[in-house]
Amino acid sequence: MRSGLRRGLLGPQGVVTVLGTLALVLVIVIAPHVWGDAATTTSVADRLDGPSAAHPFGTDDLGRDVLARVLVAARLSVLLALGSTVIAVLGGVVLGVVATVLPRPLRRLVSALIDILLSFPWLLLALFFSVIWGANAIGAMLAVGFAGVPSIARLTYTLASSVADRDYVRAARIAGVGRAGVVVRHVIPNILPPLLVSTAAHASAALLSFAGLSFLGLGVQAPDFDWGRLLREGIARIYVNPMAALGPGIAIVLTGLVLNAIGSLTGETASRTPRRPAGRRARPAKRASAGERPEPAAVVEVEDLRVSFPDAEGRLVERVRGVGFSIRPGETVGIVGASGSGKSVTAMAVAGLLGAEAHVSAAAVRFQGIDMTSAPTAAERSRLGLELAVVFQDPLTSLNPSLTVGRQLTEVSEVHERVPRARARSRARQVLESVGIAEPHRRARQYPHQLSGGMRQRAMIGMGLMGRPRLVIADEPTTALDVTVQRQVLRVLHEARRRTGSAILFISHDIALVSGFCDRVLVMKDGEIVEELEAARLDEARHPYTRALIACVPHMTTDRSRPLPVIGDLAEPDRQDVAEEARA
Ligand SMILES: Nc1ncnc2c1ncn2[C@@H]1O[C@H](COP(=O)(O)OP(=O)(O)OP(=O)(O)O)[C@@H](O)[C@H]1O
Repeated sequence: MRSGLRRGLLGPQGVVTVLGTLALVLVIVIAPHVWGDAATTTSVADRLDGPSAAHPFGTDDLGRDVLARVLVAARLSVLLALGSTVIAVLGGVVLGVVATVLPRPLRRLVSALIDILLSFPWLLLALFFSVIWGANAIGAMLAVGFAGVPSIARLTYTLASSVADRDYVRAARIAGVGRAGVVVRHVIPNILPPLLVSTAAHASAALLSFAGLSFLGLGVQAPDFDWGRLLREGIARIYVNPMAALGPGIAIVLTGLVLNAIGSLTGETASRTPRRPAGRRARPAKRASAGERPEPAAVVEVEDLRVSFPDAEGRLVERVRGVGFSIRPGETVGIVGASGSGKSVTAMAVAGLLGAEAHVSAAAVRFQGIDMTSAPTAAERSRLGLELAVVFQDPLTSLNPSLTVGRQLTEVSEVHERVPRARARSRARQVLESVGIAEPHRRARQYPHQLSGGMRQRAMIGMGLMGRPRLVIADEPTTALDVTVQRQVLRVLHEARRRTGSAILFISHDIALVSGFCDRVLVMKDGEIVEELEAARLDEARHPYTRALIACVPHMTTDRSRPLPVIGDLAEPDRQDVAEEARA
């Protein structure tokens, strides 16, 4: 963060922002002391003077220097605008984040409430609140602050919802991080840059609204004065002495520009160099001893799993239909099938990671004896954090961009085992080394965007190895990688299985890859498992769809001048001749 900030400050935008901010702060601090008398002392002899060397912006109807009043008014104007911004941002962020973590019906209710409040013009809301709290400076600050809550809440809710579905948030949930921990460590740091920019924009809008309220006589009252009041006083003489009105107007515009520049600079800095949260250590759940439980015969047992999602009209559509399989300890099972066949949904059901919109019914979905269709107890969550690992398809979204790689690895040990941070760090470095990441000390201190795609995927596998995994779910872990890196990642997965004895559920649309890597293959089509066979006996596949999938894999003798076979055609029994031809 520090280096990003330094880089930002040294650029032209940074220099202008710093100079503008210093000038504004200087005026706020010294103006009442230096120009306080000139701004408040009345002089009948100097009434309504035009601009002169002694009074560059002229004088008002009591002979007070307008420029001095503009400078002195900076303190009250800026402080009131900042006060209302703090109210709006605190209220909005709390409302937006709370709405994100609420159960679905309540979330909808809060979201609808925010939308209703948003449909009222901001200034109208501010006027409404200012009538409630009275026509004075504090009343106006509360009014402008509360009127800004809905827009910040909507922004926070939208940003937080977009982050809440990311793979690294799901990974944190698997690791057993509680809701508050997920919000503080994984959601808020990742929505910070746009929030900062929006806060600054809000501050300058609040400055303007304040000026508006005071201009209307609903804000700051005499003898106090802010830029809005000065505008009100000067507007009557705009044709005689334009500077009496333009002076406070210029002050509002310049201050708004400075606030916006501060916002975009801090927002850019935060997005360039993600925050390293101070993050209090989560209270670890009691460590479950592996020796206490006998190893079950199957790591995963799934019976008659059905998953439906509502369509646009709200009707439930069954996407996974009566799926059943089991995985033995240490076994590598592949699920293969075309896009949309239900592979990921099945795997996420096993991990207990389907969203609230999924309707799940099953005779059984058990991982190590834990019922994955119901909310896990604290002890079960702790076991899941240690024994279940998920490697997602996109390595860039699988890791939290705002935490260092090392910090993400140590989270598992710190949350679930009473491992002190220093020991967890040294274990993280060992694990990084074991998954083939060179210079683990340096890499552990880096953020995910500083690693290559293959390294990120290996770091993700490393996260799983920080516990004592009994199952690694790898959901198309190599799809986004080039062929050489694919091989490295598969080798790392293979080696991890050999060392830990963990089972692997490997998902892919590539039957050649699956058969080379797995012991057993489940073939899925339209939400059903249509065939299950040993990987070594793929030649014995009976189902037309499996045979079509195999036929589509090009090999050394494939005639490359002919168009590739289409699975839809090949899967039809009467088109098997084409499949046989293609295989030949
Ligand atoms: N949250 C959701 N809401 C609605 N429909 C969903 C949701 N998640 C998945 N589906 C639907 O369920 C079906 C199965 O999806 P799934 O992601 O399991 O497919 P897949 O076989 O893994 O495909 P791919 O290889 O493209 O990832 C698809 O038709 C998909 O559109």
